[in-house]
Amino acid sequence: METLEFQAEARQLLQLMVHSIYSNKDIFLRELISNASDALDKLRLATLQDGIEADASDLHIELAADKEARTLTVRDNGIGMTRDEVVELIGTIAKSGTAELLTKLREAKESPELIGQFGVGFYSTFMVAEKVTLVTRKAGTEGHGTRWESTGEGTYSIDDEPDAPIGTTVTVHLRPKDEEDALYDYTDDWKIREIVKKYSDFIAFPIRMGDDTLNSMKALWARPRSEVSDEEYHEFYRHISHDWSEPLEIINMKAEGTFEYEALLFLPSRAPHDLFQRDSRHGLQLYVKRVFIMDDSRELIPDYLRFVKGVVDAADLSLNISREILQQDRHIQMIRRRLVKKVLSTIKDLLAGNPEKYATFWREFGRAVKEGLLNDSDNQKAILDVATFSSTAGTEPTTLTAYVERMKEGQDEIYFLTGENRSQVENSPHMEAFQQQGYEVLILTDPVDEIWVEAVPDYDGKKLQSIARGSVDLPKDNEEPEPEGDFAPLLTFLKESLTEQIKDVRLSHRLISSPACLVSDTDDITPALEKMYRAMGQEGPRVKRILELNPNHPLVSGLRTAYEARADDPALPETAELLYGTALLAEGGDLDDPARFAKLLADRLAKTV
Ligand SMILES: Nc1ncnc2c1ncn2[C@@H]1O[C@H](COP(=O)(O)OP(=O)(O)OP(=O)(O)O)[C@@H](O)[C@H]1O
Repeated sequence: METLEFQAEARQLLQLMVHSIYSNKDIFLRELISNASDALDKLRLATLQDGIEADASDLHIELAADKEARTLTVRDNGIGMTRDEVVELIGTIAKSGTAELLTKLREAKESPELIGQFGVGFYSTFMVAEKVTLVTRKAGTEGHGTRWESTGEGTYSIDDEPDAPIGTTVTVHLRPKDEEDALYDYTDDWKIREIVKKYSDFIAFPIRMGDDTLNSMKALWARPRSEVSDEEYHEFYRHISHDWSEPLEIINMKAEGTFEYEALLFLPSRAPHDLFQRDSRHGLQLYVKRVFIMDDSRELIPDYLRFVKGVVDAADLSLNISREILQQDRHIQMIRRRLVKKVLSTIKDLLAGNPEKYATFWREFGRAVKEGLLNDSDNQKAILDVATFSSTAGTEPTTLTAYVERMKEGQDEIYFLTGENRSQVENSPHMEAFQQQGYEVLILTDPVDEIWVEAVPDYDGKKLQSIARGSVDLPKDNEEPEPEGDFAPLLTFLKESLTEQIKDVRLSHRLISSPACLVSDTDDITPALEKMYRAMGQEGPRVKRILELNPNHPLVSGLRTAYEARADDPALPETAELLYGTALLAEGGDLDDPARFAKLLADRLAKTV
């Protein structure tokens, strides 16, 4: 026998379980049944696909309570685990982001939503157990099985078990019952039935106790929606998503005819912590005629809808279908197209009929959905239809349709400005003339916004136009632009003086109160995008922008006079630098050499006091 230590993170999680931070302890049984069900799915699949020799004729889960010994046993004749697997799967927590979540959990104390994100799974038994024994033997292997035992206090023992049958038996040595602490008598027949009925009724394998089968085994997606309670849907959602919170929306689909399938999809109400991590688990469960085929099937749903959970049960696929074949399968591609359309139309319905739910959805997942604008050109319009954006028109986000309706007479472009946050964008000098003349500007502050705006030319025939790019001609701008002539020498001087920083200098139509701003040339990439590329390791040439001047600002007109009077004054290039730096700061940009800027400014201020 060997005694081993739990990995540090596992130990912390166990601590939380032993000291029972969660009030609903009944769920430990659900977790054990869920694991058993997964193990049965895996065994069936192994015999189908890998030709593993094992008896899959009576796959089931058995519950047995012993009142004398105060134990509850959950046994499955599923795939089982090797000794190494036990050490790896039960002794550690492999999931990414766990450490971070644990910290949050400890800070938040009682927070079922956070625990739900974990999938605490097997460890939840320690909420009710003094000791847990797990005996397992892997299907298709020779030799003995493995016996694992722990009180959940830092270490576990592991040993060979010669007589273990194929599958896994978990024996929970129960703590004394303490109903005040919601610790019930889990050897009680009635209590066990209640928990199974409540949480595990849809499990596809029989859950037996003595001669009785406790669950109905009805595949939820195959039942008419009117016959399924919300509670049942929610349990099923928990089973497949490991998310504790209730789903935001449930989507049923059924296609009949040449290619039949049923789907049950869920829009979660909260983004998982790893929504933007590359290695996050996602995809739908694939069944073929009620037989579980695989988890996390990414072929069924595009990445930008990776938060969608659910099941697809296709009638006409081979049970042997592999991931490689899935990728090319025409039927799968067709299902995927339909699922995408259905999800987008569901979001559209929320937008129209349930603004509150929509707002939750968009807050949690909008950033992911917008990725679709880049790589799902077929649905670009549909995505734009359901997207909402912050805008200068008010505090509530707006759809593009509503924006277009509000467009002023003569306006034929949709104006937007990207940036890091609302106040930075709102206060950017680029906004001035638009604000003053009452043109609405969309405020785009998600990183993905910088990218998709490059890929989407227009909406409803209206061009999407960054107000920090190219030259602007505001429609009602009938004021004569300042005659460039008077400023020409100054513009030439500034262009030469700031040649390292900018590609051109011109007079501006967009400034009211600021002296200057920086704009990108029509076909150049924006600084934010340039920064992103660099962060991804793609070094490119520095893209210079255009400095636009407000001819009505005293600094600019004063500079003109000064330049006319004393073109050789060494203070002039410094003023030029300060002017450029100020424009950069005003839009929230980063100075190349902040120390130099600060010194120039301080010297200049010193002369004024
Ligand atoms: N009855 C079982 N038979 C075979 N393997 C099991 C069994 N129970 C657990 N395991 C293995 O141990 C792993 C860890 O189980 P645990 O319940 O802690 O997490 P999980 O099931 O992966 O995640 P979640 O709890 O979120 O479903 C499982 O993924 C599975 O590989």
